[in-house]
Amino acid sequence: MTAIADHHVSHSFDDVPTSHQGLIAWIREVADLTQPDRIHWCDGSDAEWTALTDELVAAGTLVRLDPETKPNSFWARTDPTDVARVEERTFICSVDEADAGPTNNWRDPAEMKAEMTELYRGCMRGRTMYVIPFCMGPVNSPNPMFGVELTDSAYVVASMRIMARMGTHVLEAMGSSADFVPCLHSVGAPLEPGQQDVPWPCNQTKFITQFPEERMIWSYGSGYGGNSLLGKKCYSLRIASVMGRDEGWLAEHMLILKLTSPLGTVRYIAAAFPSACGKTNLAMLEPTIPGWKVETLGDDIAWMRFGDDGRLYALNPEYGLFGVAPGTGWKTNPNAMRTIAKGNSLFTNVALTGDGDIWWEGMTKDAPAHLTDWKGREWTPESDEPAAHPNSRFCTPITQCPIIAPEYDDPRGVPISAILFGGRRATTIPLVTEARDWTHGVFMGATLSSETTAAAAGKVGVIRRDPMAMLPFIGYNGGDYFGHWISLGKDADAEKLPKIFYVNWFRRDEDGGFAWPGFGENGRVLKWVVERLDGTAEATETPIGRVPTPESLDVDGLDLTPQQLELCLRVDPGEWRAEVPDITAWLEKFGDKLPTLLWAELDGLKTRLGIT
Ligand SMILES: Nc1nc2c(ncn2[C@@H]2O[C@H](COP(=O)(O)OP(=O)(O)OP(=O)(O)O)[C@@H](O)[C@H]2O)c(=O)[nH]1
Ligand SMILES: O=C([O-])CC(=O)C(=O)O
Ligand SMILES: [Mn+2]
Repeated sequence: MTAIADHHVSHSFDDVPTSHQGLIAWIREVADLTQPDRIHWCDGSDAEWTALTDELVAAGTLVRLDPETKPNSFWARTDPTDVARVEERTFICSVDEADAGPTNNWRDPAEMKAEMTELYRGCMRGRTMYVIPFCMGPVNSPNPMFGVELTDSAYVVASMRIMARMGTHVLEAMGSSADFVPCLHSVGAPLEPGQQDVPWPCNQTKFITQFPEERMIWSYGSGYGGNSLLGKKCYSLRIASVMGRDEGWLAEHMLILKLTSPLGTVRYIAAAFPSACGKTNLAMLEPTIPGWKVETLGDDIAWMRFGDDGRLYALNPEYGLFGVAPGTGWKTNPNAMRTIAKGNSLFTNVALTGDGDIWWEGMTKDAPAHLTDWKGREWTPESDEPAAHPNSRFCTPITQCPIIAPEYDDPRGVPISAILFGGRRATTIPLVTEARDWTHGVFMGATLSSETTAAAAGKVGVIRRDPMAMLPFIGYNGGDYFGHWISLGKDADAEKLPKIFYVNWFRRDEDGGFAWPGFGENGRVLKWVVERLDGTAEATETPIGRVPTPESLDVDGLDLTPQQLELCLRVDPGEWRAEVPDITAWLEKFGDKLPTLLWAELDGLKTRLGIT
């Protein structure tokens, strides 16, 4: 360790832009440990963005795109091993192992800190440590949710500037004593004096670690968004879910949208689908049915608490969109295309065109004749591999979304009328099912299943239970989490609770294609949902809940045969009976922590399916 001592840099804290002694002490401690060459306090200004992106272009991390088509926007390629969230390397370090529960990896907090402290020792040598003061949700909230991320990655700073409210105004709002979530991030790639940097520094050893009791996050070794933009999954879901448990609210992996009917009735809907299962697309939906309008409030995270009027209010804590690129095109998600066309965006692991624009699978019907692929290689339509990584992402300001709802910035949030749970299932799960009541809806959420996607490292297409689409994000014991959902419902006025629905856009027909056209046509399902709220649409009682009658779903003008519609809505008792053993095994994992009401729901389902 003598090399580190030799290069020890002592940083002055005489002239810092805050009087927050707790913050200063923590930064001093981290700087002493990690040994950066410089400390930069981020102000969030345009000038800072320009300087950082210029620097990243010079370093080869970013390529500036054509200012005509993508102004102030950049193309980034990661190390090919650093492309997604790493669930195997994600830990909930609660004091008591039982508090991490069966859905999380657990390590003793003291042991984890000791191990990571050795990784962090000297890890920022040769680099700048950036101080990013940020706020999840509006800064003018009565209870602003501050965080400070320390990182040695300029790419992270640029991304955080898009994804969260950050900079001097946040630091000022923190004053000298505000609570904040300390978020420490390093790519884990110190530079020896004179050593040439690589375009995407990272480390093969990765840790994404949450300390729930201390409300603290330590991340090491990865620069990929879900692992490194610590305000997002780590804070707004894993840590915030623990805050919600303790304080009586919910932090959920949900989009928030505003739906206006042809008569002008406004409804707010939240929806939880697992990663890469359609949240961004639904949040920005352009309905094909006349007179219906969708506006966007959020595409990934919702914080929900009960208002004084007894209704459940949802707020999007983020400020940007970190969307799956492949599949996004003018046909599927025109509003996302319009959002990125305004520029000011980062594109990671997509392909680059010859004229300095970006491309990915699904953007246009035909691929360009020549591209540079996400690995930096020449690509033609004859190439064997996709040009863009399946988990390539666009990172763009939500304020650029042309259908942003004006109330997106209201710290009170919006009152939710319906919650949708959904997954990616080729069979079994109908297009939409209404829960009988809150507890039944919690059962639907708790037993949600989906095929794995490229959003996380590992095998794609494997069916797994993903409760409330929160499997990788519940920061505590999943059984307690289900109990929390149940108890919030019990304490509420049943009339004012959102109604719960279960949707599946991904059922396949016998040819292997999607049975339901999806995207803009999903507005038809939203219409049925609000007509159920109004009590005007018909439904069929089935063993799993209430499913539209074929006549009640508006399929006007849709090229769908009665047989195809029947498949979309089908509840096949045989398929469901085959599902029950897996649901049972899943619920058993939670042992005594599982609310007995969920066992009662399973018993009811079995009875209705004729299982004795
Ligand atoms: N077939 C079909 N595909 C869809 C539909 N909605 C979205 N997709 C595709 O599913 C993929 C993921 O969609 P997103 O909307 O980005 O998913 P997300 O839930 O926001 O994902 P994360 O950002 O990872 O949390 C994209 O390739 C979409 O094109 C749909 O209704 N039908
Ligand atoms: O966190 C990420 O990397 C992107 C995301 O929204 C998800 O995976 O759900
Ligand atoms: Mn997500």
